[in-house]
Amino acid sequence: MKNTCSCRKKGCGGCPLLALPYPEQLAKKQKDVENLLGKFGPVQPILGMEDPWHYRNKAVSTFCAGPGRSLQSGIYAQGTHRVIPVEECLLHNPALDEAIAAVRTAAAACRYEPFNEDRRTGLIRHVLVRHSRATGQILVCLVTAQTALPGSKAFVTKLRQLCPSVSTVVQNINPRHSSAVLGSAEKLLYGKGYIEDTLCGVKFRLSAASFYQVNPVQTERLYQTAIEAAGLDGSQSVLDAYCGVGTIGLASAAKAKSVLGVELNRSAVNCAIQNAKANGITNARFLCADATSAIQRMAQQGERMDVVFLDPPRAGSTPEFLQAVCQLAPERVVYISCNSETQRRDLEYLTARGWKASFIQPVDLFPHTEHVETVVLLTRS
Ligand SMILES: C[S@@+](CC[C@H](N)C(=O)[O-])C[C@H]1O[C@@H](n2cnc3c(N)ncnc32)[C@H](O)[C@@H]1O
Repeated sequence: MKNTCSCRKKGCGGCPLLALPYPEQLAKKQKDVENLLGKFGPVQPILGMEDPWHYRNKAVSTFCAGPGRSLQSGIYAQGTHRVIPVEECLLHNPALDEAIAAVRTAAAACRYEPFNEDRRTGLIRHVLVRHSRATGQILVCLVTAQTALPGSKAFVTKLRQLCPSVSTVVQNINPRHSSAVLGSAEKLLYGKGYIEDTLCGVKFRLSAASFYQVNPVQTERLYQTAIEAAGLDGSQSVLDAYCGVGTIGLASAAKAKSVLGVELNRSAVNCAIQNAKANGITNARFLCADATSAIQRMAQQGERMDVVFLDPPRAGSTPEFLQAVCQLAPERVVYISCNSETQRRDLEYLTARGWKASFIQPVDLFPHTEHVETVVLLTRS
């Protein structure tokens, strides 16, 4: 019986729905989406997981001092900056926990001190780990408060002895007083600085900072749902707005005439360009820009787009972006969102301007949490 976890008792808020059996979690999420989006049209039954455990391909663990100045790591107790030591998580792919344990051992062997936020002493703050389901490769990103990392070669050697699947190690430097995990500077310590994964038959290059969905099994279902909703037949020009490392655009490129991806994060755009090359995809290009400015420019220049995918961050899109969508007048808009409240706000805007939600599909990417992704197809009525 997995519906309990020792971290929960210590204050971890990572799995707020853990006490509910999974079918009840799905029923709850279905109802939540119906309450928020049901006014726009019928909501399809939520797509849940067959095995809703150990699905995450990314983890962040924060260092702290344990008994006898031992090095521990874990997650912040809900709403605090107190670290709860965690060795195993029901949501992590087990390879992540093994890699984090190896990082702790290697860091302790190098006598790296955990960073203390109050006193601003110590060196290592967090470790971010990514795992590729397709290749088994692991990326380790050690976040430090200072640039100097004495004995970094010995650290990498020890880490790879303990965990040979670690194929690349980067140091991220974050000296800021902020709850953001990553800083802006990065140093390559070992390997290529990225790992490769495959989704929907397309290879993706992932760096530490790139956005990449954390549940690979359900992400494939999400993207397949979105691409089917777009009704591509090879003749359409496609805009993939908020494209991250190019996942949706590249997965749909074989069925499109052309793809333009727009993304604000430079490192993700670089990965998207490399991803197109590595897959021999020649009809996709990527632009590093604010999605709103880019689409406004396209609308002003009278460009045509047949399909617009938009997958914005939790805050949703902007009225200016949505207004430019109306000007561009594509055949279909496929709106993918992890926040039904901001999606509802944006759907209000579009439906008031002649768009109709003709298909609404929730997909459970985050079992045991409150979150849900929803794909909405909009067509002009
Ligand atoms: C929910 S993620 C979706 C990424 C991608 N579609 C995927 O499925 O992996 C949202 C993305 O929007 C990007 N983003 C945030 N604000 C943006 C903006 N103003 N313009 C363009 N991209 C933005 C983020 O960097 C992130 O990659």
